Amino acid sequence: MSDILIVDDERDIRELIGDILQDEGFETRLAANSDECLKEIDAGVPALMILDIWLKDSDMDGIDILKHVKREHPEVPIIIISGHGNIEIAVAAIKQGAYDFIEKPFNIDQLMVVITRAMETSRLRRENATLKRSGSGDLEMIGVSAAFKQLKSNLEKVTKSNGRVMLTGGAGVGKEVAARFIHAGSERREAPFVTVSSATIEPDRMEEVLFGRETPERGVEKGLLEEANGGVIYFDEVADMPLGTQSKILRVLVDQRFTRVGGNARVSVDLRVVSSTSRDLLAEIEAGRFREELYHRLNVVPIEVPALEKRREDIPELARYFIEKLNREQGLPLRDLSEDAAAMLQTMAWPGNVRQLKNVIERVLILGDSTGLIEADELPNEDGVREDDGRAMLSPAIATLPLREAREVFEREYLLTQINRFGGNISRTATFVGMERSALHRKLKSLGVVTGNKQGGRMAYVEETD
Ligand SMILES: Nc1ncnc2c1ncn2[C@@H]1O[C@H](COP(=O)(O)OP(=O)(O)OP(=O)(O)O)[C@@H](O)[C@H]1O
Repeated sequence: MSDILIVDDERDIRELIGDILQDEGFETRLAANSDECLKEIDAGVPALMILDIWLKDSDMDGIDILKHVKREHPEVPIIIISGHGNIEIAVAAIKQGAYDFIEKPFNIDQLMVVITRAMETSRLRRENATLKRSGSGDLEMIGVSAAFKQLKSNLEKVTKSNGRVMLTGGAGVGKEVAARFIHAGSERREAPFVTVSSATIEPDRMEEVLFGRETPERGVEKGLLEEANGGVIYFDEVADMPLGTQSKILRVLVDQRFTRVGGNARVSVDLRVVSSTSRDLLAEIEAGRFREELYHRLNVVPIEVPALEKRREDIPELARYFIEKLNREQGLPLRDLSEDAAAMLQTMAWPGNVRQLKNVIERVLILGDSTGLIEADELPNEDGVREDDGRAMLSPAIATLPLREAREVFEREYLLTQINRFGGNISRTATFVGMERSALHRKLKSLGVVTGNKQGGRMAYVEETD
C-alpha cells in the first residue's frame, strides 16, 4: 500500500501531478471522475488520495467521494484540491475528515510537503491504532484558564462514578479528549475505550458495526459494544445516530444485553457510556430526530466543554504544547512563539476551536522557517479582516456603519476579546491595551460592557443587552 490515487477532471493537472509524484518515487493511479475513482479503490485501497473538489461530468462531487472514502476506509488520508477563493468548501472538507487542502494554482513544493506529512501521519496513525484502542495512549489535557479548571474539576468529579456523561460543545473543543480523561481517571482505565462515530458509519451498517454479526461462513464477528466490554464506549456526535439504532441502543442501556445481527444468543456487556453532541438535543427531540427517552438515559451528567474563545488564556499554552508534540512525533521544527504571535493567536476567531488551532500551528511549522521565533506575520489572517492585494478589507458588519458606530463596534469587540484573553483580569488588560485602569472601566461602561457574575474569583464581562 504505497500508491497515490489522483482524482481530477482536468487531464493536464492529474497527469502533471502524476508525473511529479512518479519522479519523487511514488506509484500513482489516475481517475477523471467518481466512477473511475471508485473502481480504482475497489481494485486496491490507495495509501493516499489527492482529490479535486469540483469534478465535471461525474456522478458524485468531491465532497461525496470524500465522505464515501472516509466511511469505508477512514485510514486513507485525503488531500483536497480546491479552486482559489473556495476556502469555505475546503474548510467543510476538513470537517468531513480531509487531511488538508491546497488551493489552485498550487506550488509543487507545497504539495510535496503536504503529501510527505500526510503519509507520515497516516503511518503513525496505523502504528498507534492498537495502542489507542486499548486506551493506554498518552493523554494530556492542557489549559490554565478558570473555565478550563472548572471543566477539569467537573470531569474529575464524574470519573470515579459510573454515571453516564453527556459532553456538549462545538466542533473541535476537546469533547473526545474529555471523554478519554474520564476513562483514564476511572477504574476502567485498563479496559478499552472505544469510539463510535455515527457520522462516519453508513446508516444501514450501523447495527452490524455496533452489535456485531453471526454468519454461517464467518461465525461470530464482534461489534464495538462487545469490544468495549468492561470499559468505556464513547458515542461521538450521538445525534447522528439513526432513529432505529437509537431505540436499540436504548434497550441495551436498559438491560445491558443484546443479540448480534443474524444471531440468537443474548450477549451481556458491562459498559460505561459517555456521549457527545455539538447540537442542541432538545431541538433535535422537538424535530423528531432524537428519542427523548434516550436523551434522558444519556444525559445523566451534562458537562459543557467551553469554546476556545471563552478561554483565550489557554491559547499560548496549547500552541506551545502542539509545537512540542509535533516536534516529538513528526520531527517538525521546535520553535517558540513570539509575544506578538501569541497575542495574535489569542485574539483570532476560532470557530473550529482547539482542532483549528492545532491545524494552524502545524501549517505554520510546515510552511514557515525552520528556526527562530514564530512571528505574527507567519500566521493566517484573522477572520473578518482579510488581506487582499496588500490592502486590509473590512468585514461587512463594520464597513456598512458610520465611523462613530464602527469605532464603537470595534472597541467593544476588541476590549471584550482582550479581557477574555486575560481571564477577566482588568489590571492586566489595562496594561496591555495601554489605558489607566479607571479609564478602562469608564470606557467599558460607556460601551455597555458590564461586569457579570464572579467566576473562579474573577469577574466575567459580558455585553449589556436591553
Ligand atoms: N485541552 C486540550 N489539551 C490538548 N489537546 C487538546 C485539548 N483539547 C483538544 N485537544 C486536541 O484538539 C483536537 C480536537 O479535540 P477532540 O477531537 O477531543 O474534539 P471534539 O470536540 O471531540 O471534536 P469533534 O466532535 O468535532 O470531533 C485533538 O487533536 C485533541 O487532541
